[in-house]
Amino acid sequence: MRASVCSAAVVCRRTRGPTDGRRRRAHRIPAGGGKHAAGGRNQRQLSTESSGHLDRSGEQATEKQPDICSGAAGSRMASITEYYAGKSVLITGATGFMGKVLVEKLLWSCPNVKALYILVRPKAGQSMEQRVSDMMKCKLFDRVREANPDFHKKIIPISSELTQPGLSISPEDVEKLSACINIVFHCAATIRFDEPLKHALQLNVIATQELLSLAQRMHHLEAFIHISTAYANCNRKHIDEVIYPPPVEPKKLIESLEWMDDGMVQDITPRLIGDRPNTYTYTKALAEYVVQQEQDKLNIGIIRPSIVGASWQEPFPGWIDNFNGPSGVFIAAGKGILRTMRANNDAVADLIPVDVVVNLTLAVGWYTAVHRPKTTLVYNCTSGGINPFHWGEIEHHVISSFKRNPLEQAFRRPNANITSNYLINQYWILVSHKFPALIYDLFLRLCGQKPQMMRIFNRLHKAIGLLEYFSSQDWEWNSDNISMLMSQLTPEDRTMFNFDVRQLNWPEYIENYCIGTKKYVLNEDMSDIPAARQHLRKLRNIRYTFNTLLVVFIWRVFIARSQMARNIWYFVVSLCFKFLSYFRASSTLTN
Ligand SMILES: CCCCCCCC/C=C\CCCCCCCC(=O)SCCNC(=O)CCNC(=O)[C@H](O)C(C)(C)COP(=O)(O)OP(=O)(O)OC[C@H]1O[C@@H](n2cnc3c(N)ncnc32)[C@H](O)[C@@H]1OP(=O)(O)O
Ligand SMILES: NC(=O)C1=CN([C@@H]2O[C@H](COP(=O)(O)OP(=O)(O)OC[C@H]3O[C@@H](n4cnc5c(N)ncnc54)[C@H](OP(=O)(O)O)[C@@H]3O)[C@@H](O)[C@H]2O)C=CC1
Repeated sequence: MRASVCSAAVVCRRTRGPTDGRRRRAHRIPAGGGKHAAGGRNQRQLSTESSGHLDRSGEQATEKQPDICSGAAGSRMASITEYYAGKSVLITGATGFMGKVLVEKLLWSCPNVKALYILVRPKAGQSMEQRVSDMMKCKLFDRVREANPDFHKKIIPISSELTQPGLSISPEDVEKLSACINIVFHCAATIRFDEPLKHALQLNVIATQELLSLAQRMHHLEAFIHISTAYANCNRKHIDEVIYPPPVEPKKLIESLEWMDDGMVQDITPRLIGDRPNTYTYTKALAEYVVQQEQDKLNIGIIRPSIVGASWQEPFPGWIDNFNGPSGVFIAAGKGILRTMRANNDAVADLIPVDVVVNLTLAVGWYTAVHRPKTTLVYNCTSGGINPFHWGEIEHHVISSFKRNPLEQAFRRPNANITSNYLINQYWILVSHKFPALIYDLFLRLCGQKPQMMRIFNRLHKAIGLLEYFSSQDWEWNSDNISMLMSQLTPEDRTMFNFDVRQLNWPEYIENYCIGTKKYVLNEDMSDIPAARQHLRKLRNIRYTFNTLLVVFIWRVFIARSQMARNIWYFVVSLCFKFLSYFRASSTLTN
C-alpha cells in the first residue's frame, strides 16, 4: 500500500474522537521544522489510500493537535532516528534477551534519545543497580560503549517487581514517569511454557493491566507498544493481524483464580487453556485483549514475533544469551546429547532474528506515535510466509555447522535425526539417548563419580517435550501490516531499521547462530576449536572401536554358538561372493 500525497487534512484527521485525556496527551511532530524535522532527506508522503488503518475522517486538524506533516509540498516526516531524539522511553523487560537488544539499538541508532527508563527488579541476591551495571558491561553494548563511554547516563533504572500491586513502583517514581515518558515498550513477560497459570496470569496479564493504568497517567505519552507472540493464537492455523476474541473474559478469570488454591488451579488449567499447548500462549492471548481494551485512551501497537533467535546483523551476527526456544536444542545437538527429536522435517521453522524484531518494534513505536492509527494495529513479525525455511533444513545446517565449529567436551559427535513418527522417535530415544546415558553413568560409577547423564537426559526430554508442539506443525501468518509499515519508511530507515527478512540467508544465519551459542551462551573460546575437533576425532575412534567390539561380541554370542546362525551367515557370505563374481564376469564381457 503505497503512500502518495502528503496532506495534513488527511493524515491528522481522526474518525474516532479520542478521549480528552488522549487529546491532551497527543503530542505530534512539529510540522516541517523543529528538531525532528531538520535536514532535507527523503520526502515522506502519505495519503488517504496509503493504508486502510490511517485516519480518514473529515475532521480538520486543530491547533491543539499539531500536524505530523505540514501539508505543504516539500515538508517531510521525521525519520525514526529524528523521532526518538529528545524522547523519554520506558522499557519493561530490559534485562531480558529482547529488551537488552532494544536498549542497545535505541542507544546506537537514536543517540539523541533523552533517557531510557527501565523497570528492573533485584534478583538472585543482586541489587537493581548491580544488575544494570552488569548488563551494561555485556559484550552486546561494545559498539555503543565505544561510541559513547557515558552511554550509561541515559539509562535510568526504576525499581519494580511487576507481580506486585502498582508494579511496586514508588510514588516518586510514578510521578517522575508520569511527567516525562513519551513511549512505552512492554517486553516483560514470563516465557516459560510450564509456568503455573496463576503466575503466568499475574505477570503476563495483570502486570500488563497495571502498566496500562500507569500509561494513562503519563501526560506526554505518544505510543504504547506491547510485545506479544505469534503463537498467542496457535490454536488457529491461519492467523490474521487482528485481535481474536479471548478464550475467557480476563477479569472473570482473575476474579475466579483469586480464591482458588494452587492445587485447584493446577487441576483446572488443562480445561481452561483448552486447545492451546501451555499457559504462556494462553495468557499472552488474554494480554492482547487487555491491551486492546485501552485503545480508546492510548495509541497502541502490538507486535507478535514468532520464534525469536540470535541476531542476524546487529550489533553483530549471532548474538544470543539464553537457552530458550531452539537455542537449547541447538546446543544439546552440538554437544552430541540430543540425537533425536519429534519435529516435522517439512514444517516451516518460523525463526525470526532478534534484531529484526527490535527494528520492527522501533519502527512501530514511531509509526504509532506519528501516524496514530485509528485502531490498534497488530504486526505479525514472522519469516515463514516471506522467506520459508524448514525444520529439516535447520537440522542439516545445525549439525554441519557444529561439525565445522565443534563445542567443547561434546558427549558424542553431533548427529541428530528429526522425525514426526512417535514410535521411531521413541526407538531412537531408547537407543541413542537412554542406552548411552546408562553406559556413561555406569562408567562414572565405576570411576567413583556421581552419575549425571540420565538426569541431564530427563531434563532434556522435558524441555523438548514442551517444544514439540511448535516444531511438529506450521502456521500461516498474514503480514500485511508489516508490508504497509515498510512502505512508509524512508530508504535510510529501511536500512537502519531493517526488518525485511527476504534478504536473510538462512544457512549463513544458522552458522552464525550456532557460533553465537558457543561464544555467548557457553562462553567458549573460538581458539579452542582445534582441540574440540581433536575431541570429536577421539569420539569417532571410540565409536569405531565400540562398534567393532559389538560385532565381535554378536559374532561370538549368536553366530559362533548356533548352527542355524552359522548357516545363515555362510549363506549371506556365499550370496555376496556370487554377486561379486557375477559383476566381475559381466564387466569382463563388456570390456
Ligand atoms: C538439530 C536441531 C533440530 C531442531 C529441531 C527443532 C527445534 C525446535 C525448537 C523450538 C521450537 C519452538 C519454540 C517455540 C517458541 C514460541 C515462541 C514464544 O513465544 S516464547 C519463547 C520461548 N520460550 C521458551 O523457549 C521457554 C521454554 N523453557 C521453559 O519452559 C523452561 O525453561 C523449561 C521447562 C524448558 C526448563 O525448566 P526447568 O525448571 O527444568 O529449568 P530452568 O530453571 O528453566 O533452567 C535451569 C538451568 O538449565 C538451563 N536450561 C534451560 N533450558 C535448557 C535447555 N533446553 N538446554 C540446556 N540447558 C537449559 C538454564 O539456563 C538454567 O541454567 P542455570 O541453572 O541458570 O545455570
Ligand atoms: N523469546 C522468544 O522466542 C519470544 C519472545 N516473545 C515475547 O518477547 C518478550 C520478551 O521476551 P524475551 O526477552 O525472550 O524474554 P526474557 O525471559 O529474556 O525476558 C523477560 C523479561 O521480563 C522481566 N520480568 C520477568 N518477570 C518479572 C517480574 N516479576 N518483575 C519484573 N520484571 C520481570 C525479566 O526480568 P528479570 O531479568 O528480572 O527476570 C526480563 O527482563 C516477551 O513479552 C515474550 O512474550 C515473543 C515471541 C517469541
